[in-house]
Amino acid sequence: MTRVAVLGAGSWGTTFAKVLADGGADVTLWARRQELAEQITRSRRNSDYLPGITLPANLSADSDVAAVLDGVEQVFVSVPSQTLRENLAAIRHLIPDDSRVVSLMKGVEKGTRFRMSEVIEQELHIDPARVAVVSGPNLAMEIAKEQPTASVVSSTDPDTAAAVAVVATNPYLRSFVNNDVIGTEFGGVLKNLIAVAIGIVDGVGYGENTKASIITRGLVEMTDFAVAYGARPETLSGLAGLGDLIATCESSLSRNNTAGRLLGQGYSFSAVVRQMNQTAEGLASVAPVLELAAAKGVDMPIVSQVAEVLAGTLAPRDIAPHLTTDTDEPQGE
Ligand SMILES: NC(=O)C1=CN([C@@H]2O[C@H](COP(=O)(O)OP(=O)(O)OC[C@H]3O[C@@H](n4cnc5c(N)ncnc54)[C@H](O)[C@@H]3O)[C@@H](O)[C@H]2O)C=CC1
Ligand SMILES: O=C(CO)COP(=O)(O)O
Repeated sequence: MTRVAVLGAGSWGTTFAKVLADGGADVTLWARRQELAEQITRSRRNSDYLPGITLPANLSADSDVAAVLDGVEQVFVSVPSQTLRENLAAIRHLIPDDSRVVSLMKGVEKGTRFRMSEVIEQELHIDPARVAVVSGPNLAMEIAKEQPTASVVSSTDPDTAAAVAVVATNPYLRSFVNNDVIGTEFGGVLKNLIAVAIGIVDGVGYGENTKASIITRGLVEMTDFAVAYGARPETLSGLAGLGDLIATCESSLSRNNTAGRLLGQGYSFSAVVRQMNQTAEGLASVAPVLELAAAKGVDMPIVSQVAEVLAGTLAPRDIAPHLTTDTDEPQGE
């Protein structure tokens, strides 16, 4: 039985710990708060994040991160992206030699503009061959309810991708593998930004034509951006790109979509942040993504306008007419 740790007992960390336990792994989940760790272990519940879900008996939780990491073969990390570096710095000495480290996160670090796998490699000083990322259309609550779902495990090392995918597969979740870490990671980051745009126009009251236009043109932006950074275009047409874009743009379970809807309804950025009690990664990733896009000369009209709505310089109702950069000349699709 593979012994694994999951760091972060929010909605995705807890759900993924259940996925791994239901796949037969020996799983311990690290929760920052001791009372939450006790609730998970004793009553098999994480009622703040996954109300109504009973967790498996072979999943325990602990607030002692040293105990959680002791002797594990794989470490899955699911904390807010902007806190990853500080979390890893505190536990670097506890990561077992030769263990594999897997990012479940979908963000880019502000300031440095690094992807989560890059932050892991830097902070833990480990070979990229030991690092993997998981991405795909994976709304936590649906998976916690055991609805059939597919995901992607990506690593530059095929043995790492395969070893993680075996552990992260169970009767309701199937993990595919690829070696395009850049495309897989950026797919998860970028779809969050398009989902914020979808939420905004939904909040304004626009209908399906507007949303389909944004999803379709948003996929073009995602692909142009990711390919400029070395991704394979087909990755963006796969589960970690189009797949996740559809799930996140269609679902009111999505926190990014929800944050956008509140903006579209007229709430200010600070009011939206106050109302969100879970992580909406797109709000923090928009600035570093636009900086990365500018560095490669990639045009991202939809993401740019999300940034303007967040800054309060563009009215939400004006986002949809701007599906291309402003020019009177017709542009190729
Ligand atoms: N919820 C979902 O459906 C999915 C989420 N993800 C990704 O997983 C990552 C984590 O998201 P969620 O679990 O949904 O977030 P969440 O807000 O539900 O939970 C975050 C967890 O991180 C912990 N944490 C550790 N250090 C922290 C710190 N310094 N500040 C704040 N919280 C800290 C919190 O205590 C909490 O348990 C994000 O990058 C998200 O994009 C990916 C796929 C699905
Ligand atoms: O990444 C997700 C689904 O794949 C979850 O999306 P949100 O973070 O917007 O809830």
